[in-house]
Amino acid sequence: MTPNTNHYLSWIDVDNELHCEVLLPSKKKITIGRSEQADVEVLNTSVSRQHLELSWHDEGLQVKDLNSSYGTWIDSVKLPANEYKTLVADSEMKLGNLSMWYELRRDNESQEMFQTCFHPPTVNDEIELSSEFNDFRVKLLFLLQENFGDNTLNVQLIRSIDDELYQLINSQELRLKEQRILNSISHILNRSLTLSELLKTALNLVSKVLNAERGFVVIKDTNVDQHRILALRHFDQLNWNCNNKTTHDFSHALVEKCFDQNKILIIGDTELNEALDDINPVKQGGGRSVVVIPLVQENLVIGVIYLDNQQKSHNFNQQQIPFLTTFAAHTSIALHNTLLYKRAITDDLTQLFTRQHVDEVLAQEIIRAQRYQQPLSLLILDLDHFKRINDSYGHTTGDQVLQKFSAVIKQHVRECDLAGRFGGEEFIVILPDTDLVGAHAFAERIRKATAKMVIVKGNQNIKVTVSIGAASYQAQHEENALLLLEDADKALYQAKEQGRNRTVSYSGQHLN
Ligand SMILES: Nc1nc2c(ncn2[C@@H]2O[C@H](COP(=O)(O)OP(=O)(O)OP(=O)(O)O)[C@@H](O)[C@H]2O)c(=O)[nH]1
Repeated sequence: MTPNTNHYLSWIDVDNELHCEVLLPSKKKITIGRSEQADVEVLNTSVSRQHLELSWHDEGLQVKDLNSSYGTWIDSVKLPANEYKTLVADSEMKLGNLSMWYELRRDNESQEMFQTCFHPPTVNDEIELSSEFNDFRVKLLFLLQENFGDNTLNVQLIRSIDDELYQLINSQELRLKEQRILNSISHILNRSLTLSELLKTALNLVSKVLNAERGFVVIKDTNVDQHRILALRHFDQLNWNCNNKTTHDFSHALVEKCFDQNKILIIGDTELNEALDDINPVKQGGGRSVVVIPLVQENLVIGVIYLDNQQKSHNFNQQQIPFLTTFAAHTSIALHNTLLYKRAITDDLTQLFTRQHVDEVLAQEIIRAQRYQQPLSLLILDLDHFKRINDSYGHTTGDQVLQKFSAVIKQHVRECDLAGRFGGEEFIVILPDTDLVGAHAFAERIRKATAKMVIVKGNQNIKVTVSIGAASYQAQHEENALLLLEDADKALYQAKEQGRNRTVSYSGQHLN
C-alpha cells in the first residue's frame, strides 16, 4: 500500500446515508464513537462516546479499543483495551452490539484505496422494536384475560390470538431487517464498481446475510458463448468449462440448471435429496445445503450466484425466497448497468479500452501524479508496416493481427495499468507508479513478445513488429495530458525513424 494514495473509510448508516472520511494522506487516525467529538459519530447506546481508534501503520489499518464500556470484538474475539490490532479484510467488527463488516478494495479506475465498513441495522433498533411490540402483546393479553378469560374456550381463543400475534411480530421484524439489509446492499452495489468488484461485493454481502460458507458467481460471456467465474468466496479456483457437461461436478450441474430454468433453487439437505443421489454432492465438493440464484436481464439469465454451507443442513430455506428475489433484482440491475458501462468504454475489435476512456483516465492519473508526486509513464505502441499486412493478406487478417497484438498487451499489463486502442494500429498503455526506466523495460517485454507472435494464414506464417515511444510525467507537464502524449509521440516517431522494432524513451527537456 502506498502511503500517498488516497485511503477512505466509508460506511452506511441506518438511515441509508453513505458517509466517507478521507484517512490518508490527510489524516492518519480517526476515532469512532457516540460523541460529536468523534470523527465518525455512531448513534448506538452500546457504543461509547470515544469507542475506537483506526489508524494507518505500515502493515495496514489498525484498530484500538479506547477502553470502551461495552468492548470491541473482531471476528468474535474481544480486543484488550488500548492495544493495536491489524484489521484484515472481510472481518466482522463489533462495537458493543453494533456490527460492521470491514472490506478492503482498490478502485481499478481511480487506483484509490477504499476501506468499506458496511453495517446492517443496529441490534438496538430491533430490541426496541420487539420490546414495544411485546409490551403491547402483554397488555392485550392481560386485557383479554381480564374481560373474557372466564371459561376454557375463551382462554384457548386468547392463546391462539396471542400465538398469531407473536408469529406476526416475528415475521414483521424479519421483513424489516431484510428490507434494511436490501437497502444497504442496493446502495453499495449502485456505487460505480468494476464488474469483478460488483460481483465480489454482492457475493460477500449475500453470503454474510445468509450465513453461507462458500460461493461463486458465474457470468455468461455472450461474445464467446461461454460461462466465466468472476468472483469466488472461500472456494478453490474452479475450472469452468460449460462444454464439458459430462462432468459430475455438483455445483456446475446446479448452476447449469439455474441458467436453464431461470429460478432460485434451494436444496435444504443434499444428503437427503434422492434426486441428487447420482451426483453424490458432498464427495464431489458440493455443500450440504445449497442455493443458486439467477441474475436476469430481459428474461434471460446472464449470471448465477452459487452459495453453500458444507456442514449445516437447511441453512437455506423457502422463507428466504422473497429476500433472495429482491436481492437478485438489485444485483441484476447493478450488473446490467456495469455491463453497459463496460461495453461503452471497450473497443469492440480488441477488447481494450476506447480512446475516450483512456483520455479520461490519463487526465485523472496526471492530477494524481502531480498531487502526490508519484511517477507516471505512458507508452504509445504502433505496429510496423501494418498497411502491408492489410494489402497482402486482406483486412480480416489485419484485424486478427490487431486482436492478437492486443492479447499480448493484455498478458503483460498489471492490474493497475490501463491499455487502450488509440485508433487504427496505434495503442496506448498508462503505467501508474512507474518511472521511465521501468516503462522502457516493460515496453521491451511487449516488443519482444510481439516479435515472437505468429499469425497463421493458410500455409503462411505472418509476423509483425512494433515500435514503442515511452515518456514519463514531469512536473512541467502540470495537469496537461496532451504534453505527456506529445512526448511519447515524439519518442515513437524517433523509434520509427531509427528503423522500427524498437523502444525509444523521450529524453527531451521541458523548459518553464
Ligand atoms: N485491418 C485493419 N486495419 C486498420 C484498422 N485501422 C487502421 N488500419 C490500417 O492500418 C494501416 C496504417 O498504415 P500507416 O499509417 O501507413 O502505417 P504503417 O503501414 O503501419 O507504417 P508505419 O507505422 O510507418 O510502420 C492503414 O492501412 C489502415 O487502413 C483496423 O481496424 N483494421
